[in-house]
Amino acid sequence: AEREVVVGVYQNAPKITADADGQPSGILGDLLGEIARSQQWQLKPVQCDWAYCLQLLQAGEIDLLPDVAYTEQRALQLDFHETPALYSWSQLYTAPGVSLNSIEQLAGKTVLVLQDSVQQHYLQRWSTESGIAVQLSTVRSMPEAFALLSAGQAEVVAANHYFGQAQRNKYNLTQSNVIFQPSRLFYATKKGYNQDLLTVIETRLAQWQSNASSPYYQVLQRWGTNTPQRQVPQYVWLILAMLSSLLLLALAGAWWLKRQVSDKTRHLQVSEDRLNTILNSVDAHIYIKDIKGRYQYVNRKVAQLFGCEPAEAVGRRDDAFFDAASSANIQQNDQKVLQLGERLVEEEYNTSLDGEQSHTFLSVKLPLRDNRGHIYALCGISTDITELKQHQQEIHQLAFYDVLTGLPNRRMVLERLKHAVEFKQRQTDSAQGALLFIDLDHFKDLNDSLGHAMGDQLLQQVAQRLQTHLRKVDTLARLGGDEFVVLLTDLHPDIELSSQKASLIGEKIVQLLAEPFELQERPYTISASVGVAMFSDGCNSDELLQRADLAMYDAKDRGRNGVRFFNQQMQADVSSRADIVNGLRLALAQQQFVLHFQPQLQRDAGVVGAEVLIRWQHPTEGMIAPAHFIPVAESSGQIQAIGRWVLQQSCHQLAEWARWPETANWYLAVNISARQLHSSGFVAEVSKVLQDSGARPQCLVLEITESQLLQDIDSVIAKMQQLTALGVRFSLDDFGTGYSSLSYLKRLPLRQLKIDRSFVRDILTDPNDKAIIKTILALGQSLELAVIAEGVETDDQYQKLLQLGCQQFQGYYFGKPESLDVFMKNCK
Ligand SMILES: Nc1nc2c(ncn2[C@@H]2O[C@H](COP(=O)(O)O[C@H]3[C@@H](O)[C@H](n4cnc5c(=O)[nH]c(N)nc54)O[C@@H]3COP(=O)(O)O)[C@@H](O)[C@H]2O)c(=O)[nH]1
Repeated sequence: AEREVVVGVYQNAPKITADADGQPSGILGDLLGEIARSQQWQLKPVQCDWAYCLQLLQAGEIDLLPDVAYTEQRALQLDFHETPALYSWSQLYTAPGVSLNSIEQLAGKTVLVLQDSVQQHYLQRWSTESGIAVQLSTVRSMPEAFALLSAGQAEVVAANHYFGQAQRNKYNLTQSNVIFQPSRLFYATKKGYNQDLLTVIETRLAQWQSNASSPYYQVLQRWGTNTPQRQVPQYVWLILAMLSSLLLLALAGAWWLKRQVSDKTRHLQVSEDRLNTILNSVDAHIYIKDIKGRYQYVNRKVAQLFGCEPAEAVGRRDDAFFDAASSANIQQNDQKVLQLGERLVEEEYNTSLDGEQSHTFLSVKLPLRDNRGHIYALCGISTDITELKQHQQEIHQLAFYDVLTGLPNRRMVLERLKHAVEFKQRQTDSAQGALLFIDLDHFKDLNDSLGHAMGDQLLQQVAQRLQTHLRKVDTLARLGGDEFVVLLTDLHPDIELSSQKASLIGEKIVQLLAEPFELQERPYTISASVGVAMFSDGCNSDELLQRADLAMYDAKDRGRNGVRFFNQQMQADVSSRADIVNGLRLALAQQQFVLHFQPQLQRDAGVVGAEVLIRWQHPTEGMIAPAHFIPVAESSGQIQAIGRWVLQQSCHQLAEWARWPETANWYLAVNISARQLHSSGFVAEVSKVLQDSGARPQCLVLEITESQLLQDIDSVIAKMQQLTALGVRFSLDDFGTGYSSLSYLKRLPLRQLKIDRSFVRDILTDPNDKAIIKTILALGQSLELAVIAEGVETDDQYQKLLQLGCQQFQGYYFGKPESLDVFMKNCK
């Protein structure tokens, strides 16, 4: 496409003028025309006088202005090429009758100068420095100046000698001997603009001036000037002649300098080779690009990347090597460096032209400036950080994602939760958030039965199913094991509405996970418990997670396969539980436990034994009933040590009673917890306690509950059989309240069934309870088991039980659990 070049044209023949069509003419105009033809530029002339032309150039309204003498002051605002287009000087011309032999004779004279011209600036400075007052009168064009001079309006004109020569003849003026300010004339552009024009002009001038038959000399000839130095006045030649005598000296100096230059050149070559060796052996991509983005230098590493020789890359742009998006991005970065003139450090992701290779580079780019401070190129050093990025990505993946499911892991979701909670605390009216804690029910059973590989498969399927049904904005994460969480952050700001939504999502999750999965090509059904905690004031992310966890446990406690919201009671329960766990640690060591004894009676025989019931004599809370701490001791595992202590104390008491005839046959019923019963060392422990205490095994009754028999029944039966073989007896507590299965009842080596006190309580009023008691009594008879009724509080209850055939009793009616002393006293 043609390049349109807006050129300022003013009247200053023979250097610059406009032809009949308004096109630039004169030496510099024609020369520009020649260059424009060779470059396919379309010149668009703007007619202006010199001062206005200069203003238009500085304002950027014209691209190029010919015939501009280089001064340092102008170089602040304009750009010039290097090779002068013409050499010139200034001269003073006088009106007829005015004689001027030296510059000092300007004192008191009116001198016409072109506004903003080099002559004006020179004479102003000279006047100031010499202290000789000169009246400078500015004009906007040189023809105007000469017209005024010839009209007698001024005495002297200061003009460029090219123009002055022509005007002198026209107006019959005198050319003075005063010449000053040799100058070099250029085409100029606004600073920082149209550098491409200057580059072309420079190239052409340099080429043409070294060739005598070039358009340059043809133009000079056309305008009556063979060389830029022609038409020098006679005395200049004289001066030159004088100077020529110095030429010999200069030649000698030049010869010496040439030797210096050739030495330096040799050294430079050595340095350049050394530099190239270094640049080609470093592991970085090093390159220089000109302001048009063309590579001027590439080291071997860049050439390898481009798949060519270094020299082949020179002159080509990035779009020759990279795809469109990459080269556009590179160009954008390059432009920042070239326009702002600042160092830039950026990561660049570049894809090769064929799209097959992509690399990430850390690129450092800096502008290169010439000695006048103009940016002419940029230098880039790019390090390939592709592998580093991949490693970073892998590390990030490992650090923030779960390997099995690919979901965000605990760390990531906790970070997101933290940000979400903090954001909500800052923006209280923003969207509400909720955390859903999901735990698969009985997942351990799957692992135990089908193995861990199947367990992993199920977890992957769970993750996938939840992921597909949740919205993109929700974060699903795996905390570990079979625990997942869902973070909801864009719920309705209204707490009621957002809670409803969270509840719906929780229910949906429960339903989704209740649908069968496929494991080993068979359907596998599982359920999940979900706990929900809503974002609330002052609750941080850790607390929120804890709340959702508690709510999930509550869902489990309430039968699993459901959703529960956190409430404050859950928190209170947890705190109190923590207090109990801590207190129990000390209680044993500090002997804070005491045993109470509640009598058990045989019809017609009176007291035949007692149930041993533990109490916690707390130093500050007073006497604490077992219902408060036994369940906690069970879940924390502390029950094993406590149970052992109760067993030891009970056996010592039995051994003590054995010494006296009236108590020698009394037995003690000791409550055994599930953990104790299921522990592998239980049989050995009981045997050892019996042995150590010397108690008779026949006087020890171990009370177990139906619920303890649900799990691992065969192993429990084996233990009971071993202890029965020693003489120990077993009583089945709370009978009738659990899932009594007659089939296993037959297999258990039991001696006694204990009717739960809930049936005894309403025996007089509820016919169902009475029927149940009758059934239990009949069952005991047929299985040859003793039956004891507990919770007997009144004589009426006692009479009723007697009437139904019950033989053994326990309850407040006969005596409450009391300390040993009180118990013994009551029994007398
Ligand atoms: N593993 C262990 N568990 C123990 C031990 N000591 C007690 N416990 C368990 O605590 C439960 C509660 O015991 P406690 O508060 O002592 O209550 C017992 C009696 O006080 C109460 N009882 C007895 N007669 C009556 C009555 O007429 N009315 C009435 N309202 N309550 C009465 O029943 C509890 C005894 O029940 P049980 O054990 O089922 O016979 C207790 O149930 C034990 O499980 C221990 O050392 N280890």
